[in-house]
Amino acid sequence: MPHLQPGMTVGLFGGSFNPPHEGHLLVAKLALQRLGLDQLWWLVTPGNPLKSGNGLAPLAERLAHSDTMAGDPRIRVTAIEKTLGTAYTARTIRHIIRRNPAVHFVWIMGADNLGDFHRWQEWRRIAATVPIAVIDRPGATLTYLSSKAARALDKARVPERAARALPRMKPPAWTFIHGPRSAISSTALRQESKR
Ligand SMILES: Nc1ncnc2c1ncn2[C@@H]1O[C@H](COP(=O)(O)OP(=O)(O)OP(=O)(O)O)[C@@H](O)[C@H]1O
Ligand SMILES: O=C(O)c1ccc[n+]([C@@H]2O[C@H](COP(=O)([O-])O)[C@@H](O)[C@H]2O)c1
Repeated sequence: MPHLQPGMTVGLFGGSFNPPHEGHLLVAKLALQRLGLDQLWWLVTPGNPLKSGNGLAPLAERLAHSDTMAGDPRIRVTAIEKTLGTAYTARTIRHIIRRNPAVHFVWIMGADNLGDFHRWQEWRRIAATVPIAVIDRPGATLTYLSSKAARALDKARVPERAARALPRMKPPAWTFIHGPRSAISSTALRQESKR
């Protein structure tokens, strides 16, 4: 686990990164800037519990590619979930917070993930444990209005202009961040590499 000082603000950006791409980097940089983060941890999952493992590249390969892609000292590429032996975000977050009680963490995800957030294990507990920043993604812009989780957490939504304060807010608290967008996806890259 990367070393932290009390009072720091850290974004937790989980993903399959199969493979990592410019869209991930755009999200990471936007989160660092708009949330005023000291660090952003790129949590490379051993395997998304809701996705089939078919076509999932080995963790070591996804880690190495993510490291090459990140190229910013504030972005730390980690295999924390492999070390913890879990692929469930709720458990990951609980463990990280327990180890670093004086650090302000915020969960980062693309807008498409908000669409099925209500299917994640203990999703309400995640939202009650850590502030969440949802980053816009082409094709998913309206997700935040229509998804089950967004509706359930409607009262906890804070305006985008308050994004900088989000990491220090008491959860549940979440915001939707607009910015430069990229339509790239790992699925498209995998399909391209097969051609
Ligand atoms: N182009 C993008 N714009 C905004 N968010 C993105 C983008 N690509 C990925 N993300 C977000 O990054 C995180 C990790 O995504 P993931 O590694 O699954 O990439 P993906 O391109 O969605 O992959 P796949 O096509 O295999 O589903 C998720 O929170 C996802 O919403
Ligand atoms: O905890 C869960 O139930 C859960 C269900 C689906 C996805 N997630 C997490 O969501 C993050 C994004 O996953 P992905 O595959 O869309 O990149 C990644 O950290 C996954 O572990 C977590």
